[in-house]
Amino acid sequence: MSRRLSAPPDYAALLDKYDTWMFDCDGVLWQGDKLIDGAVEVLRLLRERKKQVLFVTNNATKSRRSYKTKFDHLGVEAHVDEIYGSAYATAVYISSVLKLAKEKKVYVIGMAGLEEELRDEGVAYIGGTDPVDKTLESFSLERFDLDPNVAAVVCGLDTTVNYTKYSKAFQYLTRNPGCQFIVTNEDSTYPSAHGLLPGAGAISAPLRYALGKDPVSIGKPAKTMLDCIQAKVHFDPARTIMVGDRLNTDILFGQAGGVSTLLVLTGITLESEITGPNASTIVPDYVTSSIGDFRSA
Ligand SMILES: O=C(O)[C@H](O)[C@H](O)COP(=O)(O)O
Ligand SMILES: [Mg+2]
Repeated sequence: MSRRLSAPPDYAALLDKYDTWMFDCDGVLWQGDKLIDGAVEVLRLLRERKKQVLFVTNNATKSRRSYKTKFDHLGVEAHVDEIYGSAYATAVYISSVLKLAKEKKVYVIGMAGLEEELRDEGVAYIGGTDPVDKTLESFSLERFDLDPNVAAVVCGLDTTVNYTKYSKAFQYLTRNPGCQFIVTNEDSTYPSAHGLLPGAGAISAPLRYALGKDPVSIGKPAKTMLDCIQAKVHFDPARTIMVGDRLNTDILFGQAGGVSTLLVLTGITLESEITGPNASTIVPDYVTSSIGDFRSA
């Protein structure tokens, strides 16, 4: 059973109980580029209380550095080594776990942030936003030159995805022996400032269907994301709380990592999904309407 926070002592008690606060971004701190009311004040309050603040996002469209730029533009204090995105975690997974041979590369369905993280981790790639990939042209299998050195396909949120990109990825995944299918995350939807949009999970779904197989998924709730964070920062799980808006990513991620979980209702999850006869079986430790509620603490 979740504990619904409502009165100032509830919020004060959580501030005392937890030293490390992991924040999901989309739907918790902001919707698109629109800050959630009170988010800046509460983050400032946590820093005044000397709390460790970490940002843990499945949004692979931005790198850690470009997220830092977004935080700066929004007037939110954040440091690159506090920011953990699925683009970064995916690049680290490929460089540190897959350890591709030096002549190997990945084919990217994704945006500039994912490419930047791959470059920073020394992972060679083709596709993505590269105009050489000519993905605005219709696909011709007859004229397609298969690159035998593509050892993995990486798929993240890509707002310019199209049939040509899918067809190229499909060729690599079906014709290059052992080619790995990796997705940055599987969020079904993305809470923009003006409503829901298809998320990264909806971008990779056509490939899953055409291939008849599931990819390796890096972002929340996968443990890979937590491993990536724990490789860089120390925190005590017993005094750590994960704040998220999506049950099947953020809350499952926190539970799998052995940290407490707080669900906010400013993003994906609706009240009706956590109460009543059809309530989800994923039960956060705490629930509150918005992260801004902590201003009363
Ligand atoms: O990939 C997606 O669908 C979106 O980026 C999704 O909103 C994940 O962002 P998060 O809530 O983890 O910041
Ligand atoms: Mg979110």
